[in-house]
Amino acid sequence: PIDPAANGVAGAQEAVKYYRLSEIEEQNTFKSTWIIINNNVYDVTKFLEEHPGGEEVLREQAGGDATESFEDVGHSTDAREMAADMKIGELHPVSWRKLEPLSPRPHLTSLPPTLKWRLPVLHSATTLWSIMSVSAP
Ligand code: HEM
Repeated sequence: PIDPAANGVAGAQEAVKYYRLSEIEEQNTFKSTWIIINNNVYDVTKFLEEHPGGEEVLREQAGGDATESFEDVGHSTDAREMAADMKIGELHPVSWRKLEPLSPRPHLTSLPPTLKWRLPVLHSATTLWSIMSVSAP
């Protein structure tokens, strides 16, 4: 059979594989250790023992998002290239917001309810002033 990828035919690269967070979370064992960095999914199973920072730190992040700790260390370009070789796919966009809760919008939540629902129709300082004077007790 003809394998287009083996011939280096343009456009024959495999499509990106997307993983849901739930699938990644299961890969936290000695047999299979995956981590997420910047929405990319890495299989670090075979890398654990070679990692200069030790295998423990990788295990701690297994099955989850290691972006912050990875960036905190200030990994070298070399380290980033090594990571690229271990990339197996990307976090499916539906799982992105599960990683970090959507931040609340304090400027809206701190407003009185009467103002909140009127916000979309606010146009000028004059309008704002008239609404505020009407809502004042
Ligand atoms: C695929 C992912 C990773 C790769 C390929 C990788 C690779 C490396 C490499 C090559 C170094 C040597 C220093 C450098 O070149 O920057 C290093 C150091 C280190 N890594 Fe990672 N790393 C990965 C993920 C992580 C994660 C997720 C953590 C933290 C949870 C971590 C923690 C550390 C620490 C603490 C050091 C410092 C060791 C020292 O300076 O003594 N690494 N890593």
